Amino acid sequence: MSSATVIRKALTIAGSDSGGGAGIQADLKTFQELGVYGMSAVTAITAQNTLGVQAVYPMEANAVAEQLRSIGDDLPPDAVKTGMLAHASIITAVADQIARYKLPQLVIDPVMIAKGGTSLLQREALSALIAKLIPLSFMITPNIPEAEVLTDMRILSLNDREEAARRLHQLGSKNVLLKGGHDPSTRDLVVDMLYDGTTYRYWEHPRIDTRHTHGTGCTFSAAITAGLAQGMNAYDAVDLGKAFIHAAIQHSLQIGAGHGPTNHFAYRRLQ
Ligand SMILES: Nc1ncnc2c1ncn2[C@@H]1O[C@H](COP(=O)(O)OP(=O)(O)O)[C@@H](O)[C@H]1O
Ligand SMILES: Cc1ncc(COP(=O)(O)OP(=O)(O)O)c(N)n1
Repeated sequence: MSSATVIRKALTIAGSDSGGGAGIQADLKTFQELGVYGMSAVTAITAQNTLGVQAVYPMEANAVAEQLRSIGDDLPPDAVKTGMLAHASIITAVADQIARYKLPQLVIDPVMIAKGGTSLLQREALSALIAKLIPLSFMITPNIPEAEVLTDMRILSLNDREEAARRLHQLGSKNVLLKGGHDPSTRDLVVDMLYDGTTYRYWEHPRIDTRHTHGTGCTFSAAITAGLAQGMNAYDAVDLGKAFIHAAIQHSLQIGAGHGPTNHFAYRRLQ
């Protein structure tokens, strides 16, 4: 690598998954695979494996703020993503530091519940997410259940999705990426939608028949963040994210006795 090579840096603000399939572990693996230098601020420690979440230990808000100050003072990122934020106090600390350091290209993956049903965000924290963090974001990437909670509406059709995307855009996120993994109405397809306040764009892929989908949301939003760190626009970053997550699900790893993780090596090996 020549001394003139520009190193792009991405930051994940998220929880630790001891099993390595989701959370900061998934994010850092994805950044690395996409050629971006990865950094992290840990919001919670989870004891977790492919069978579920066994325990959750949120960090103190000040510990999260200190990690962000260390990064902001010395290693300004080119893009930032949030995952599990656990508590309102952590959300407030994250929003304060993002504003203080003017951290760019914020992608919010509004993680609420793990696949096994464990809550990763206190219900009382929703208002802080909506009032303090979403207005700072470049993109928000909810799945359908998360979008329903944030917009207080049921999403049963593609028309509902467009209405939900408009409501999420009104909350202050410049781009809304509504993921379709949980939508039974599209049957053999997964349909994701990006809304930028003007245009709706869709990605349709065959639904892969697998139960090894642990960490899909984290991995997808991390790949989008890596694309933004490299200077891509929203559409191109989502396009990269779709290629990365599709390969990762198609070649998902059958490790552990439950829902195995996606394959973070797959995209680069297929290039
Ligand atoms: N079975 C599947 N086959 C192909 N793509 C999928 C499948 N499940 C999820 N995806 C894709 O993975 C990404 C994450 O989707 P989703 O499951 O909706 O989010 P989350 O993991 O946050 O619940 C989306 O791009 C979605 O289209
Ligand atoms: C520490 C941690 N953060 C986020 C999640 C949720 O990740 P997600 O990508 O939505 O995957 P599943 O939980 O749905 O498998 C998590 N489990 N742990």
